[in-house]
Amino acid sequence: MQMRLVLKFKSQLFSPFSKSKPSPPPRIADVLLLHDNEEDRLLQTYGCTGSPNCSKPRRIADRLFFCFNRGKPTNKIHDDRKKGHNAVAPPDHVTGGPDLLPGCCLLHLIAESKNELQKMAELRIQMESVLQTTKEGLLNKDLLGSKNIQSKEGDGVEKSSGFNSNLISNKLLFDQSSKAEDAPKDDCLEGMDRLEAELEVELERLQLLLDSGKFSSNPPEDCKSCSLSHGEVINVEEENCQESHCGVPPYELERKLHELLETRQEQEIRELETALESAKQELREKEREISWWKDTAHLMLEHVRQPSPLNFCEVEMAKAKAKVTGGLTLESVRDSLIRQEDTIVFSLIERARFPANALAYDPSYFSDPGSCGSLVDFAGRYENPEESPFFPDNLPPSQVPPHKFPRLLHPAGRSVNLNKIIWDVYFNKLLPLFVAPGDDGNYASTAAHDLECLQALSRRIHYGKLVAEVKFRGERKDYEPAIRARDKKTLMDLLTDQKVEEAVKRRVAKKAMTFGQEVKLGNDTVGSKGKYKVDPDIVSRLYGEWVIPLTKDVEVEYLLRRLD
Ligand SMILES: O=C(O)C(=O)C[C@]1(C(=O)O)C=C[C@@H](O)C=C1
Repeated sequence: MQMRLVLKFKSQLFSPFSKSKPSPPPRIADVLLLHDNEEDRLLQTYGCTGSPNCSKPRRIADRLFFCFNRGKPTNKIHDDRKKGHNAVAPPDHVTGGPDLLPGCCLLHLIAESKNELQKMAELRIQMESVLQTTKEGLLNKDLLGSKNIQSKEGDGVEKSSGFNSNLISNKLLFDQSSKAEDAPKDDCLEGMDRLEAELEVELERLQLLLDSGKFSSNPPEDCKSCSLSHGEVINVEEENCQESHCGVPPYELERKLHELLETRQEQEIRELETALESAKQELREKEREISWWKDTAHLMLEHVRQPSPLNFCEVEMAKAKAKVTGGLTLESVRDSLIRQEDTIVFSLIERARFPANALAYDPSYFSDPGSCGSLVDFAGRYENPEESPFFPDNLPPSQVPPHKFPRLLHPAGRSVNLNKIIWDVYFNKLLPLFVAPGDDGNYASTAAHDLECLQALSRRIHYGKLVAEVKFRGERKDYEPAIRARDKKTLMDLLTDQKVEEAVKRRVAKKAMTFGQEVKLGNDTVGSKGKYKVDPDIVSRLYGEWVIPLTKDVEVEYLLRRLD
C-alpha cells in the first residue's frame, strides 16, 4: 500500500513527462529549469522537432527576457519577422543583452529555490510526522499484544490504529503532494529527488518491520486461521498462525476461553432442558389431579346443596320472619323444587346400585315377636312439617323438645298426606323401572336407599302445599270461588302451568344424564344411554306420570281445605 501511494505520488509529480496525452504547455519557470535532453522531449511532445522555425525553450526564454529588458518586445519581434529574420534567433544587433540575462535569471532562480526549499522543509516535517505515527503504532501494538486478551473487538480497533494512522498520514502526504502539483514542478525536482530517497529509505524500514512480523496492522486478515468473532472459529492452523504471522497468544487464548465457555453453556442448557421436561411432566400430573378434584367437587356440591329437612325449614323460617306472610314467592318455591330434583335423582341412582331384593319387603322374612311389618316398615318418623309421615298412626313421641316451626301453611293442610299412594306407586310402578332383577342379599342397604327415595319423593310431592299456598295468596279472588264450589277441575286448571311441567321433565332427564354418567378424567364422556346409572327417560317419565300429577293432587287437596 505504501509503495503504491509513493508511486502515485511520484507519477503526480512527474505527470508532464509520463502521461501519453498532451499536457498543458509548460510555464516559463518550468522551461528555465529544463535540461537539454528534456528540452528535446518537450519539443517532440508539441511537434516541433526538426523544424527550423522551432527554437528550444531556453532560447525563447532568453529572447523574451531580452525583449522585456528593452521595453518593446512585441514590436521588435514583429519588426524582425517583417525583415525576414529568424523569429527566434538571438538578435545580432543587440549588444550587452547576454550580459544582463544571467543576472536576472539567477535572481529569479534564487527566489524560486527559496520557495521550493520552504515547501520541501514542510514536506519533511510531514514525513517525520508520518514516521512518528508509524512508530507509535508499532509501540501500541506491542503493548496491546501483551495486555489485551479479553476484548477482541477493542483489540481489533487498537491493533489497527497504527495501520489506520499510517494510512491517514499517507493520505495527508498524498493530498499535500496533490497540492504541490499546482506549484512549478521543475523547480523542486532536486528537492523531490532527496525527498524520494528519504521516502524509499523509510519504506524499506517499514517493509523490514512488516517482514519481521513485528508490525501486524491487520491480524485477522494476515492470520485467517484465527477466530474472527465471538462464537465463530475458523479452521485453525495454529502453528502457522503463531509462528509465521500472528505470534500473538491472546487470540489463541481467547479462542480457548470461548470454547470453554461454550462447553459450559451447552452443559447448563442440557441440565435446564432436563429440569424443564421434568417440571412439565409434574405440571401435567397436577393438572390431571386438579381436574379430578374439580369434577368431584362439582358433583359433591350439587349433592350437598340439597337442604336437609331442618335446614330447609330454617330457610323457610327466615323467609317467614322477613315477611310474615309474603316471604314465600312462586319463584322461591320453584327453586326449592328444582333443588329437590337433585336429591331425588341421586337417591334413585343410589338405589339403582342394588337389585330388586324382594325379601327386604317380605314381612315374614323379618318377623319379630315384638313388632310387625317388613324392614322398610321400620322407617323413621319425622316431625318436620314439610315432611309427611308414612305411618302417621304409629308416630312415637319426640325424644327432644319440639322445634317451633313457623306457620306458613293453613293448619288444615296437615291432613293432606298422599304417602300411601306414593309408597304403592314407588314399589309397584317406579322401582321395577330402574332396578335390575335379582338378589344380592344386601337387604338393609336396599331398604335404606328405598326409604331415601321415598322420603325425597314424598317431600317433593307434599311441597305442593307451599306452592298452592303461594298461588292462593297471589290469586285469591280466582281460587276462592272454586274452593267454595269444591270445583277440583277448576282448581286444577288454575294451578297448572304446562310449560313449567315440560321444563321440569326435560331438566330432570338432563340431570339424570349428568349425574348418572361415569366421570372420567379427560374428555371421555358416556356416549350411550345404557351407560347411565339411571335411565334419564325413566326419570323423566317418573316425573311426568307420578311426581308432578301427585304434586298437583296435593295442591288441590290443600286448596280445598284452605278456607276451612
Ligand atoms: O310450579 C308450579 O307452578 C307448580 O305448581 C308445580 C308443578 C310441578 O309439580 O312441578 C305442578 C304443576 C304445574 O303445572 C307446574 C309445575
